[in-house]
Amino acid sequence: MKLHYETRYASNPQSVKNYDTQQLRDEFLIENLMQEDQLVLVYSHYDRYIAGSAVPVKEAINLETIDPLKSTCFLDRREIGIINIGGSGTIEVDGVVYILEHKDALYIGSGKKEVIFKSEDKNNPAKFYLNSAPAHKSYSTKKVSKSEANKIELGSLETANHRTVNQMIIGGIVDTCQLQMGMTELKAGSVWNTMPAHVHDRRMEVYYYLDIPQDQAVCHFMGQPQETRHIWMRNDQAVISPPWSIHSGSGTSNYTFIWGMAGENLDYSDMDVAKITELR
Ligand SMILES: O=C(O)C(=O)C[C@H](O)C(=O)CO
Ligand SMILES: [Zn+2]
Repeated sequence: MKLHYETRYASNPQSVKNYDTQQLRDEFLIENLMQEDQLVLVYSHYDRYIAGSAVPVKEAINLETIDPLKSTCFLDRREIGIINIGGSGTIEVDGVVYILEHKDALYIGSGKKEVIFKSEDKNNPAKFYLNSAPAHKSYSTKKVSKSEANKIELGSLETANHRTVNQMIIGGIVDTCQLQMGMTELKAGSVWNTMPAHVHDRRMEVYYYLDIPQDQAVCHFMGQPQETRHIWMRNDQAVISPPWSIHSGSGTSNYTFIWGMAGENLDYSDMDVAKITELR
């Protein structure tokens, strides 16, 4: 099993105004997720959030700790949320096995020692997308299937933003310290996510785009509402959204994305919405 990790430092909005395309991509885009038989982790200094992936094909993958954590086990001071976007797989947490079908989620609280990812069928491997944040308390491990998610219908076909927000790792379903995660699916014919856009200076967020057809792409918008920038994204890529940044996208087809966030509060509805007509 290979382990790849990297660190991303925080940037302030004044500096980001001057970033060219490559620098924006280097700082915020995560392009190397979902590598077979690899644990890929990106440690962001925004709220010390980690986004990553594990795709076990020929062998099982252990959730190994990384040097920046200076901890014996990955979850010594952290909690983690995992959503399987591939075929059926299992996650063994200190000897207890959880089966995750396509689009099921698992929350694991801090203090667990050993987490092992496996696929049921190497010809249709599980693809585990991971998000982790520091945790001050240990909450119970819990599986949440997509059918158990809180579902919120937003937007309309007329404004090309009709979508279902599946809140999965969220208060009321799972107790967490900081982490919130879910999956938003756009209806056929709708291409805009998170429009009207918002910021929440109290939480950072990461979007991971999936179900984008091979020859299509999503233009992800970031930046302060009156100073926006864009990053073109392909399937299986993620993007870090600083707390001061909008996070919204428009695709050349419909698609799905997993959002995950952490920070000052666990209040999903705490958003400062930007008026569409005032975006620049
Ligand atoms: O489509 C949407 O709108 C979302 O999914 C919004 C995210 O959940 C979000 O940005 C939460 O802060
Ligand atoms: Zn948000």
